[in-house]
Amino acid sequence: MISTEEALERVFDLLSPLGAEDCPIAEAAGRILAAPIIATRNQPPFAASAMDGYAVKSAEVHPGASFRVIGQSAAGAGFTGAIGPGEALRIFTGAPVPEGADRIVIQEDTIQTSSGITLRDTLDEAPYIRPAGNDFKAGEQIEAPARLTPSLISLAASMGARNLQVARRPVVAVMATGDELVMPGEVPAEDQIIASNTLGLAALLREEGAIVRALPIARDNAENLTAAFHLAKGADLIVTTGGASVGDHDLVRPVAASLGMEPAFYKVAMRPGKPLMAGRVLDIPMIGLPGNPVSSMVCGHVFLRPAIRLMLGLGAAPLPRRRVALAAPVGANGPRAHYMRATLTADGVTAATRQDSALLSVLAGANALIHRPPHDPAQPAGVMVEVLDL
Ligand SMILES: Nc1nc2c(c(=O)[nH]1)N[C@H]1C(S)=C(S)[C@@H](COP(=O)(O)OP(=O)(O)OC[C@H]3O[C@@H](n4cnc5c(N)ncnc54)[C@H](O)[C@@H]3O)O[C@H]1N2
Ligand code: MOO
Repeated sequence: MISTEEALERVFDLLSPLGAEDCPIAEAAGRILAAPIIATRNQPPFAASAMDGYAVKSAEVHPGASFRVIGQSAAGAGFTGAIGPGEALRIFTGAPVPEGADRIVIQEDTIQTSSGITLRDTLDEAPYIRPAGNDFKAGEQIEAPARLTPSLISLAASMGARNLQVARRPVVAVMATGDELVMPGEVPAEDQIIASNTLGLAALLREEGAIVRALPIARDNAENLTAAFHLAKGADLIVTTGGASVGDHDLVRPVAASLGMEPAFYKVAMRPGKPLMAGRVLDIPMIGLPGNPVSSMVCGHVFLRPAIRLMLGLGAAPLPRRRVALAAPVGANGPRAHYMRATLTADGVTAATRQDSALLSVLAGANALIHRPPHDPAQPAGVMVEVLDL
């Protein structure tokens, strides 16, 4: 059995970045930026008022000073000309500051008179002018690759971007296997259960930016599994769940082998997820996840998320881990790395009492996985451990 780290490296070796495509900015949220965005203009493009008030010369500002108001500058309707001594310009937030002015007095600090304004006794000190290019200057860049968050979309729009180069989204064919499975919505017979793995994995894959092609449930016979594999043609990645272990009905490996699978590995020293496999089938990278529902989701986090990120051009890296103190002790670990379902609070991280890989209710209540190295001895509360956020 190989280590989780080695298995992830071998998964990375099966994959490559998929390249870029054009995308209108209005549809680019959540996509991965594939080429830098270069600002076509300064923002703001002119010195702009930060408040509603009056533009004046700062040297003339003192309590009780009076100014003639010679016009106004509004956002989208600036003032052409300059202000002279003793003059003020009515100005609004976002409007260009006229030549000759270097301070905005907010309107709350003024009294209107018949010919203009008089300043009150207490004056706000700030100049309230945003210099041209204060936010960014023409030529400044948003670097690629980057996931286009709402804030980055806003910044890109402000920089003048209209069409963006984004990474092509990987198409992932997801296949559940097993005679016991029915689709959600179908009525299971007494010896059947509802297929949950594919929906959970689809949600995880879509969250990372993949396009999911859900294949029909493949039954535990070679004909049916073979047909399901052929339905995956054209996909960038095949993900199977179940049928990975050593039972008489675990046929994913033999069927993949009959289709000429080039194996990358089978079995990983991890818990849950031991019967994990990967390779290339029908010339498509394939990851075969174990059927136990928690095993398939944990492998989804540990292997599929980084795999999708690599294909999106985000590089080959395991999920980020951080060090957090144990809020309660944990027992000694066995020979496989253990990804323990856990709850992270301000007090630290607590492993769930039940770690059976069939317990979706425990996984759903967890917000983190504690990563225990193989043979890690029992640890008391307070010891720092590695945690993956879910
Ligand atoms: N003799 C041994 N038995 C098992 C071993 C072993 O090393 N020797 N490994 C165990 C481990 S660890 C795991 S994990 C499981 C994985 O088995 P499979 O990948 O072959 O999965 P199945 O047998 O098909 O299913 C296991 C379990 O999960 C349920 N399942 C399957 N698919 C779905 C789905 N899409 N949605 C919801 N639930 C699903 C299935 O009904 C079974 O209950 O093998 C152990 N056995
Ligand atoms: O190691 Mo298997 O993946 O749950 O329970």
